[in-house]
Amino acid sequence: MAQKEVLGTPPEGIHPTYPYKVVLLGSTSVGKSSLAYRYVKNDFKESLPTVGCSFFTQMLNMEVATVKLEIWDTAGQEKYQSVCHLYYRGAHAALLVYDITNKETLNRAKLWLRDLEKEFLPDEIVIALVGNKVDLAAEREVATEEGEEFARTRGLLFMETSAKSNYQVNDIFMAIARELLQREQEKARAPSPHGRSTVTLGESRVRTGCCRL
Ligand SMILES: Nc1nc2c(ncn2[C@@H]2O[C@H](COP(=O)(O)OP(=O)(O)OP(=O)(O)O)[C@@H](O)[C@H]2O)c(=O)[nH]1
Repeated sequence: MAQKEVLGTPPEGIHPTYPYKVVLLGSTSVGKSSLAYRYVKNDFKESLPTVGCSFFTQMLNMEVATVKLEIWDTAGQEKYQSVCHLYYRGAHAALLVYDITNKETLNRAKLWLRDLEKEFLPDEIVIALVGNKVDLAAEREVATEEGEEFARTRGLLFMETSAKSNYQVNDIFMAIARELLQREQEKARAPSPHGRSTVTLGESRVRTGCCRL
């Protein structure tokens, strides 16, 4: 899992650990739990129903630091959403997951993005759009280019994945970890409250949600 990073060399003997809260958001059955399970346990189960929220931890030994990803998996069912919006408070990164065989789930991911944009300023959170179930190519309803283009216009990381066939699952979490570390380094170099961000969520916004955890 560990990969060499080229983010600069920390002072000798210092290898900090950065804990980051990562939330999985998306409609029911898009494969949020399966992605977390594949990533953390390197396994796939046909049935992993989520009731409320669950939680996984994964450590990543990068060259300049250890990254501890605390992965929060929220149930996509509408009935849980009034509760689960609490779970993305204080998040450092979010995976907006849709199912490439179900166009409606991409529309729903766009609504989650709108919620995140109300809750976070652009440089406060790393957001990745994730099109899951690419192993079901024959049933595809969302073209790769459509997800890619939406992500590009909104400044999101983008990847298509398959939890089932283990396609790009490590890669998307690694891309998030790298982006989080890079921002950490940028903050250290330029300690302005809103330093340069490589992810742009749109125009500058005032956070309208209530207090953060
Ligand atoms: N073919 C295929 N099926 C998948 C993939 N990922 C998940 N599934 C299946 O899709 C269904 C839903 O997966 P879950 O991981 O439970 O989805 P979820 O988004 O966590 O669902 P909720 O907990 O209801 O929000 C299950 O039957 C999984 O086996 C994938 O990459 N490919």
